[in-house]
Amino acid sequence: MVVLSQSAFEQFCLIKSCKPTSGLFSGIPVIDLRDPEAKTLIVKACEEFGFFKLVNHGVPLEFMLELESLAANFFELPQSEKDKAGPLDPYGYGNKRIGPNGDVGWIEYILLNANTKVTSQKSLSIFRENPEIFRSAVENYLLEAKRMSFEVLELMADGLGIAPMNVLSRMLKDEKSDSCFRLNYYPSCPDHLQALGGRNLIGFGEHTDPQIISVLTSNNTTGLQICLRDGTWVAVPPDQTAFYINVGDTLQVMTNGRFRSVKHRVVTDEKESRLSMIYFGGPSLDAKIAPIPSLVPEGEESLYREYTWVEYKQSVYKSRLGDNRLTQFERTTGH
Ligand SMILES: C=C1C[C@]23C[C@@]1(O)CC[C@H]2[C@@]12CC[C@H](O)[C@@](C)(C(=O)O1)[C@H]2[C@@H]3C(=O)O
Ligand SMILES: O=C(O)CCC(=O)C(=O)O
Ligand SMILES: [Fe+2]
Repeated sequence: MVVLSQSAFEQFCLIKSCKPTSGLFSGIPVIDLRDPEAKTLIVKACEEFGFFKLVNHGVPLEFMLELESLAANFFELPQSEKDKAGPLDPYGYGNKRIGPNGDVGWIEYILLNANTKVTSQKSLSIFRENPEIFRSAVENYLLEAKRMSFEVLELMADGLGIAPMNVLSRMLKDEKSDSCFRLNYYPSCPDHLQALGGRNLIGFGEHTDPQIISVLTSNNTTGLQICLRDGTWVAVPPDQTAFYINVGDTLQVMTNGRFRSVKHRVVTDEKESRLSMIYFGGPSLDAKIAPIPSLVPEGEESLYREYTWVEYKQSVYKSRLGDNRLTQFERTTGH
C-alpha cells in the first residue's frame, strides 16, 4: 500500500479531479510523415485541433523504449533516492508541484535543458548508478526527436506557403534555442486514495505549452486529454510507437492565430502508471516573436504585438498553469 507522508498527503488534498470523458476520441488526425500530402494535412490539423498524431516518423522505436525504461526505473526508486535529484533549479526532479506558483498534480518528473549536454546537468546525479547509459539514451532520443521536429516545422512552413522553408525550424536549430525536455510519471492512484476523491485525479492541470512545438510520446497508458474548439475535453488514445505533436503559444502567434495552441491536461489512470517524454522546442531568449507578415491579411493589423521570448518566458513563470498567457500580447487587449 502506498503511504503518503504528512506533507505529501497535504499536497494530495490540493490536487483536483475532473469530470470523466466518454471513451477514447477517434477523431485525432493521424499523419504519416512520408505521405506526399503530409504538409497539407499538418496545416489542417494545426488549424482545427492544434494537435495531431504522427506515424512513420523515422525515430527508431528502440530509442523511445530504451529511454522510457530507464526513466521508469528511476521513478520506481525509493523516494529518498529520487529526492537527491531535487529540488528543481529550474531543472532536476520535481514531485507534485508544477511551476513556481502553487500548481500541483499527481505527477513526478524530470526536467532537463534540451540544448546543453546532458552530462553538465545536475539532474544526471539521479542516474549516478549508470550515468553513461542515461546520457546516451537521452542524447540519442533527443537527436532524433529534434530531427523529426525540424522536418515537421519545414512541412508546416511549406504547407502555409511561407518562405524560407526553414523560417520555423531554424529557431529550434539555433544553438541558443531555449528548449527543454521533460519526463513525466503519473503513478496509478491507489484504492485508498481514490476513496478520498482520487478518481479522475488531475496529473497535469489544463494549460497550453508556451513554446513553438511540443513533441510527445508515452507508454501505452491513457491520460492525455485535449480540449476541442467547442470546449469539449476528449481522451487521446495512447500509442507507444507514435508521436503526438502540440502547437505551442509561440506558433499560434507566429501564424497570427491561424494555428491553435491546444489546451491539454493529464488525468491519472486508476490502474496503470503513465510515463511520457516531451521535447519542447523553443526559440532563443533574444528571439523576436511576431506574426509572419505573409500570414497577416493585407490591410489588417496583426493580432499580436512583437515581443522577445525572454519577455514571454518571464510572464509564463509569473502565471498559473491554466492562465491564458497570450492576452497581454494581443493588440486589442494588450497594454
Ligand atoms: C505553472 C507553470 C509550470 C510551467 C511554467 C508555469 O508557470 C506555466 C507553464 C508551465 C509549462 C507547461 C509546459 C511545460 O511543461 C513547461 C516546462 C513550460 O515551459 O511551461 C511548464 C512549466 C514548468 O513546469 O516549469
Ligand atoms: O505528460 C503528458 O502526457 C503531458 C504533459 C504536459 O502537457 C506537459 O508536460 O506540458
Ligand atoms: Fe503541456
